[in-house]
Amino acid sequence: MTEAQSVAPQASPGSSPMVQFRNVSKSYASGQPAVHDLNLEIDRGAITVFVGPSGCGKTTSLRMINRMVEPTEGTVLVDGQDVSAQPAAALRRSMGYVLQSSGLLPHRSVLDNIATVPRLNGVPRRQARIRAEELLAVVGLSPALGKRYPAQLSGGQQQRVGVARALAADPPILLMDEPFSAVDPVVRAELQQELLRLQQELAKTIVFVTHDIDEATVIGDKVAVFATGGRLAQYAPPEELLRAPVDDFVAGFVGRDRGFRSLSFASARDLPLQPAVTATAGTLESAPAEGWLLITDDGGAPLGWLPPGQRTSTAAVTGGSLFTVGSSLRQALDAALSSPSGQGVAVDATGRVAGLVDAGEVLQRLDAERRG
Ligand SMILES: Nc1ncnc2c1ncn2[C@@H]1O[C@H](COP(=O)(O)OP(=O)(O)OP(=O)(O)O)[C@@H](O)[C@H]1O
Repeated sequence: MTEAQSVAPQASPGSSPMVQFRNVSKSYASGQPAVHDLNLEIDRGAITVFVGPSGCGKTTSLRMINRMVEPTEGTVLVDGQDVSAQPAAALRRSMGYVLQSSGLLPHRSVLDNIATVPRLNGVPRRQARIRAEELLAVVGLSPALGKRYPAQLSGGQQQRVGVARALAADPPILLMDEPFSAVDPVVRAELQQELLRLQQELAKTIVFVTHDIDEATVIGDKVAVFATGGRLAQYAPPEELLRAPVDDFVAGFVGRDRGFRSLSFASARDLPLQPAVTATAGTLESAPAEGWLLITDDGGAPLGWLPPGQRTSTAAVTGGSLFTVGSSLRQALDAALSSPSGQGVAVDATGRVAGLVDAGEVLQRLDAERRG
């Protein structure tokens, strides 16, 4: 998804909640409650993620926002108004909805699919198609795909069209139910990053359902962890969930390496860098023979490491991850741990070597922060 030139931001975080659940429960005729006494406030202009194991009431909760499901008890408010007092069809059309299966109409072209809701809202055909073309660009798809049918697109492209369709009426709220879970992990990570980029421009209120805690912590400004029986176990920003899960259920769900993952939220600003000894293919002969030597191209971008005593470029060892100066401690530690030399390569925003970082520095930084 690229620039969203024509879509104006609609809301800013920090004001009154966009959605409120007040003592909301839902029981179906069969058996135990799907949602039990839910109290939750969803921030305006932010991404809120509902996460939890299968059957814990995430989708039911999401659908109570647009009245696809009616609560058995309690009240859902959108923008301060009780949704039960609003006509269901109009309420539904006023919110974008993205599904796992993309839900595109198979016999309509991509452009016609995107234009569906504006057309239902009475926007003239031509105008709706122009808007649909703009939205194709917003979600990073080439204009040529507009004439195709959904079956002629990859899974990732279909999901992008699903997002474009949900954005077509420029709704302040987007409901997304496992939108990226049917695509492979690489495309999924790409779609997550693009949703984040898009959200920076659009500032929609997004409610996103997933059963994947990694996805939740990557994209959520706040994460609601649901437990079996439709109980809200914890509602917090992702860094807090990882650092301080409230009980064993949340700790177990968040996963074993949560300490390491929480480093993603720890800034590496001002992390000290060691000077790097570097050489290019052209200056190898005059480089010192002792120690690991970092090879760069003529522009200063890292190419690989030469072990001590080896000074022919064919002996270069590659594969360590890079740490972009100013990013997270997780990136810094990973660069150090994955580096053949034991020292992580730090690069500046243009990809040139800025220095080296070692794992000890990262751990010292954490220790210093803990001591306050
Ligand atoms: N229409 C329905 N009729 C009866 N029971 C239902 C209905 N929809 C959901 N349920 C039940 O309500 C509970 C919560 O379902 P829900 O789909 O909200 O869970 P979920 O957390 O979204 O699960 P998943 O991750 O598997 O989609 C489940 O026990 C489910 O079987």
